[in-house]
Amino acid sequence: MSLAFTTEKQLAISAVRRACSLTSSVFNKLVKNETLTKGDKSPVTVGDYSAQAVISSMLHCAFPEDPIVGEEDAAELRAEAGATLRGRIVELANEALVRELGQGDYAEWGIGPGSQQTSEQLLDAIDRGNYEGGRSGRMWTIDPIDGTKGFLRGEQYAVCLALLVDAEVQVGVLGCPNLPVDSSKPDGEKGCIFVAVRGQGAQQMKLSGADPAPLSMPPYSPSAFNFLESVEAAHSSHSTINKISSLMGITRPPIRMDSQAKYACLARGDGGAYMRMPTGVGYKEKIWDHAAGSLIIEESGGIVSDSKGQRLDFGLGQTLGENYGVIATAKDAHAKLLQAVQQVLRDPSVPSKA
Ligand SMILES: Nc1ncnc2c1ncn2[C@@H]1O[C@H](COP(=O)(O)OS(=O)(=O)O)[C@@H](OP(=O)(O)O)[C@H]1O
Ligand SMILES: [Mg+2]
Ligand SMILES: [Mg+2]
Ligand SMILES: [Mg+2]
Repeated sequence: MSLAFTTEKQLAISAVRRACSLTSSVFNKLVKNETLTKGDKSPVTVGDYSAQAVISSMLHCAFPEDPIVGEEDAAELRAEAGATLRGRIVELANEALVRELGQGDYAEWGIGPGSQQTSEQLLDAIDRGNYEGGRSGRMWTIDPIDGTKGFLRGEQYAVCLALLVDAEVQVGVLGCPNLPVDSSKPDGEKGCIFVAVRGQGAQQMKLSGADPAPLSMPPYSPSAFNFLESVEAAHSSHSTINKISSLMGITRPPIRMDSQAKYACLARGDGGAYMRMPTGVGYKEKIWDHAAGSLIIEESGGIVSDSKGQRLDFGLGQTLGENYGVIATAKDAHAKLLQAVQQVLRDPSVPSKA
């Protein structure tokens, strides 16, 4: 039986939308115009902290008992040296919180005119993301800016929020402010939100919430098949993925894109598979980098697994533990892809673990 999660879904969309307006304004004010002076903290840090503050304070108003596993914590901001950074974050977070209520927004979530928070309240909101995670109960996970490198380049990044219940992702929302609404019009309107609720399907809508449309992955088509992979070779082995591609006889080049926007693109049929292969440097994947995206894939008719074919385990804490490598693709392509992945990983020179 699937639960409705109506309020959770609406709140998650509303929080991600406010965080997206914040990160876009950080980019426009601080990155594009290079107004940050030398010695300032990087704009991505300002964006990360303030976006987590906004999402976390909205979650707290609506569901005060729910713990949060967030990527960021406020320790550095509380220190004396963090004063300038703190000031910027408080200003940006409050700007996003006090914006007029739109469709699907509720003042009870601590938003709209008059919802300013003090510096202390916002630091506490960031630190409420300190929950260590685990197997049982409800918890939210936030990646306020996923694909930090992409954000700085003005390319793809995602604001990511998911609700887990007993280690299963139940609600997932990705905000992708730089992603074209229609992939066949790369220079057209940009800014999308992707939403999934387990058992209820997945949808894409514009950042404004307009034009919601169901997502459904197209079936496997060998001639159209290609991979979506990280831009950063340090995050996922390009050479391993290249070997898998050759073995499968894939002729189309991979699409390199930062962040969980890759999952969103796959869900709407832009690309054949999400691929992430270990680089052998001892890194364990974080739950906030995969929770929302994996549900969006599953609810669009796809399968997500690690490189051994196991489901991703969100119940082990902040990391995915022994899930090394991630592959996501349409149901009818998964077995074929997994076979190729395992064949390549049998080569002792290819890293199969972090
Ligand atoms: N060594 C290593 N291996 C695997 N993954 C790592 C590694 N280091 C970082 N990260 C995480 O990668 C997140 C960025 O997502 P992607 O790798 O998909 O995109 S990209 O490489 O930035 O293009 C990135 O998320 P953000 O920090 O939110 O940007 C990291 O959590
Ligand atoms: Mg991330
Ligand atoms: Mg991040
Ligand atoms: Mg990071």
